Amino acid sequence: MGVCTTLHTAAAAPPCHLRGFYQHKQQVLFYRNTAYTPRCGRAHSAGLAVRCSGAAGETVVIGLAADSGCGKSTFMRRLTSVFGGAAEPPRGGNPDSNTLISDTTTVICLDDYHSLDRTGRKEKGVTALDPRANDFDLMYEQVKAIKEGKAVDKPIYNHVTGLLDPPELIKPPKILVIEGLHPMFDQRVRDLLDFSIYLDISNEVKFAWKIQRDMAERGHSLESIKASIEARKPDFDAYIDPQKQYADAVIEVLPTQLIPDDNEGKVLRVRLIMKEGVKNFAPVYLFDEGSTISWIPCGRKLTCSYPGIKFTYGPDTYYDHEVSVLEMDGQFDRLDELIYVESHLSNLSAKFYGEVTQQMLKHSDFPGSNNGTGLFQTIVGLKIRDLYEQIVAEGASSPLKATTTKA
Ligand SMILES: Nc1ncnc2c1ncn2[C@@H]1O[C@H](COP(=O)(O)OP(=O)(O)OP(=O)(O)O)[C@@H](O)[C@H]1O
Ligand SMILES: O=C(CO)[C@H](O)[C@H](O)COP(=O)(O)O
Repeated sequence: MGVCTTLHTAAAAPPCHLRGFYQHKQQVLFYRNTAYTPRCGRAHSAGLAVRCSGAAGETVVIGLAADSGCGKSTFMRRLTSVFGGAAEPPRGGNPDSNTLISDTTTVICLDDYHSLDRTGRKEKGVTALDPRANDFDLMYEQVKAIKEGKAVDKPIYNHVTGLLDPPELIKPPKILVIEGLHPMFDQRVRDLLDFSIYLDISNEVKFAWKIQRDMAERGHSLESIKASIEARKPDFDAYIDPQKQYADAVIEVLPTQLIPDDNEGKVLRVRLIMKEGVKNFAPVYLFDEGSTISWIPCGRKLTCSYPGIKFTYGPDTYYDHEVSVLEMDGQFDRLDELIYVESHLSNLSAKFYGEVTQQMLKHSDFPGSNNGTGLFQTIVGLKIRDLYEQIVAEGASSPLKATTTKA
């Protein structure tokens, strides 16, 4: 474990429209043996700093991209549960904060980097998906600073009011997850990611989920949901969807192929697309690594009602990358029987036999727990834990490489 003792001095703070919000924080904090003076916005990263490459002081950064309402929060709940702790908003902070903190992870929502508030977007005629409505320079600088072990004052986008609220202090966690619309859009931010995931929800399924949430739970009309999806689609296609080519793992959610012409959208075909050759990430496989497999597990050991369950596995290419794809079509009747499926999967990075099943049972009330969305989100959670542990082990076994950097 490396210890970094060099003093970090922040440069003179530039004039800042947010200065008033910072005055109550004008104190010197000591964080990871680094003296740090909070100041306006980007001034945090100015000055001399010591960066401890590969040492335990470095935050592992994970990117999770998806459109709104596509299961990011659910995935985050599964991920933090794998690390054992419950995630909560920052204590005593803004009640409308989008951040979730647990012992190991801090999840920040990239909506906080909207540079235009709701009125601003309306006036300029741009959606939140448009890069012009987002501050990628600040996103890059702050994610970089956190990765280097420095705290930042991150803005907050308030989804209740549609306004930009005063910022909140984010201290470097062991694992930082940046989730939202654009974690892989800007190459500088992308290069900071140790692992990236894209939740690729097909239009039909997205529509069904939106109806379920926004109509049943939020009282929106069918027409307004349709209109909102249609209005976002051009920018979604232009700026969000292309990010999936950069993801190390993609969870693709499609209508089932087990029911001819299904238009209910309840039974799902889910594909876990895993890039080959990613450092610290060994794709999961079914039966035999690299083979092409089709498996219907229903029968004596797995109860299946109509339309049944079908798994497929095999090598493929995805945006010119070699990938392994594990697919599950259908849904489980009895989650406790999932152990039968789990016992046929390898490279799961579980700590003990049955851990996937245990996690799935623990969160059986989360959306997608009876199908491939919950199963593959859980597996990716285990893979992220494993990746994190490998990075920490690398840091612990290699000599401390301290480099003085102009941040
Ligand atoms: N795997 C799933 N199976 C079925 N429905 C799901 C699944 N995941 C999410 N949903 C539906 O989508 C809704 C949104 O899920 P969630 O809050 O996790 O998404 P989100 O991407 O974080 O949304 P937002 O960005 O709008 O906050 C849920 O309330 C649920 O109705
Ligand atoms: O795509 C979104 C990401 O969650 C939101 O629509 C975006 O953040 C704008 O927020 P709001 O709809 O509250 O104005």
